[in-house]
Amino acid sequence: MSDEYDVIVIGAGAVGENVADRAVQGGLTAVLIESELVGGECSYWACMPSKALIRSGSALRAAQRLEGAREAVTGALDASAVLHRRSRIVHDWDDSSQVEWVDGAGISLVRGHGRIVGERTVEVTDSSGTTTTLRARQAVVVSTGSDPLLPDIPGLLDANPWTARDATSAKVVPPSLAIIGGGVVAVEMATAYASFGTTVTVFARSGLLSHEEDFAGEMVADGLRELGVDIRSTSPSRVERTDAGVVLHSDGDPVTASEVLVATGRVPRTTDIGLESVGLKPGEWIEVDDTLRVPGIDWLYATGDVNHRALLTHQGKYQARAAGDVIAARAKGAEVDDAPWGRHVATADHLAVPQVTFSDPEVASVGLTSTRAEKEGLRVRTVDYDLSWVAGATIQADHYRGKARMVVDEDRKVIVGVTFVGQDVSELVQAATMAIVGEIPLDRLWHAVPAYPTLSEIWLRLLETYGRDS
Ligand SMILES: Cc1cc2nc3c(=O)[nH]c(=O)nc-3n(C[C@H](O)[C@H](O)[C@H](O)COP(=O)(O)OP(=O)(O)OC[C@H]3O[C@@H](n4cnc5c(N)ncnc54)[C@H](O)[C@@H]3O)c2cc1C
Ligand SMILES: NC(=O)c1ccc[n+]([C@@H]2O[C@H](COP(=O)([O-])OP(=O)(O)OC[C@H]3O[C@@H](n4cnc5c(N)ncnc54)[C@H](O)[C@@H]3O)[C@@H](O)[C@H]2O)c1
Repeated sequence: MSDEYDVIVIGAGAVGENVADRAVQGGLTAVLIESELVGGECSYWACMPSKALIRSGSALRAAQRLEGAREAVTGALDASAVLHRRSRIVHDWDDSSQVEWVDGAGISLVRGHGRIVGERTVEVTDSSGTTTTLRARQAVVVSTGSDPLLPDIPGLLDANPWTARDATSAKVVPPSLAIIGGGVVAVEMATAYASFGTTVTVFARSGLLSHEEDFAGEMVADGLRELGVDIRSTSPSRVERTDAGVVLHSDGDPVTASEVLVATGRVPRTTDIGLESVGLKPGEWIEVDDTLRVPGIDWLYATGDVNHRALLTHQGKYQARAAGDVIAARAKGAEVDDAPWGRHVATADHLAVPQVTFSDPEVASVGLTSTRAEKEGLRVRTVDYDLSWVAGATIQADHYRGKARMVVDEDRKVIVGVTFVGQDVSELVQAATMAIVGEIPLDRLWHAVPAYPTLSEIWLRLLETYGRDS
């Protein structure tokens, strides 16, 4: 194997794979360096297994919400069958199918830990300790992802806490689970484990889903309480593992649980990748421009979680497409299209990041919340509508509960943010993303007629509530 490539990508998660693929499609050679499983966190310990753990419970509850179907589903969820389905979906943590894809895409793969040792140079150390030095003619791309943040709570580390990896790869369901955190991981894992019959307590000192519109966290909290989850607006001050389980002390009664899951955010995987050799600080997120290039180092790029622009697989893959393409364009001396919304920039990271939280109810949002839009100085009008009033919702579930909010930039008469909360709203968000990215004028949106009776009729109701010039 040659030790010189056009592009070296450190980290073969979903994002790194896409950078390498675009570079190869642009006529360059590329090598991926991977220390664990090709496919990364999302495939094996994050998006895919977490959604598999949640989905069976959501499907069961959806059936229970329909007269007629409810009578047919009288049993409880079979947790071990759900775990089995999860393991099948993650290919039993075997990455051979992804390696096959890498081969087929014409990308080289080197297994081991990659570390930058100088300009365009990366050293790879494999599991036997053997070191190989690789050189990049064009670019080195860091796509090493993120690790869970472990807060400095006395006793926590000694209590052997679960991280998201343990929660998504568990082989047995614990009788009780305490969760520290109120973000997406906490909410989704509380939903999954409560569906299995686990007694779940969530310590969410700033409420749930605080990055979303306020009503989202409130409705999700109601949904979790209906599943039996105890939600506490505090953080544990001390944790200890005893014979009875893990005991979490806070300003309320102590909570004893079989396991404690830490879901308090992420830190960059940059402590041991040689950042100091190029004047960057190890352990920090890597700052990049909109072409995903590190300012001041013309051969170094960072994509995905590690640049902290949006910690989501789809957004990281979007960055990867721009980065792979711009590296190829710069290599050929071709024109770089780096104006906002150009081919070689990740403009949407600032304005239109969609996210779905697979709780019950689901939360699907994109763009700015009303608070964020106001903070950014936009003159906005907020339009709310009760999703249960839409005919499609009446069909979807008996006693449907949901809410939608549209945030309109009054100066441009375009939508800058949308949030949907309710059962099965996840698929609604792409239309909202298109409206924001396309800057579709509200006047034109009136001509995008939603089919009747679907949940999408919410679009018409939001427009009617906003009003139309007569
Ligand atoms: C529980 C959970 C659920 C999630 N669910 C969703 C979801 O539903 N939808 C969504 O969009 N996002 C979700 N996310 C976020 C998503 O997982 C991340 O945004 C995504 O995995 C980031 O991709 P990445 O390629 O940047 O990093 P990673 O997937 O972490 O990949 C980085 C790769 O680099 C490798 N690596 C690291 N350092 C080195 C090194 N020095 N040398 C060689 N290899 C190295 C790692 O082994 C890894 O394979 C979830 C996250 C969690 C924790
Ligand atoms: N469906 C999805 O798209 C999905 C699913 C899971 C994760 N993710 C991504 O993964 C990333 C990580 O998720 P996350 O939930 O770990 O982080 P997060 O940053 O979304 O949430 C962390 C939460 O923990 C709380 N917290 C922090 N310290 C605490 C403490 N000591 N006590 C109590 N609460 C504390 C914070 O207030 C915050 O609510 C997110 O950026 C998310 O976008 C996405």
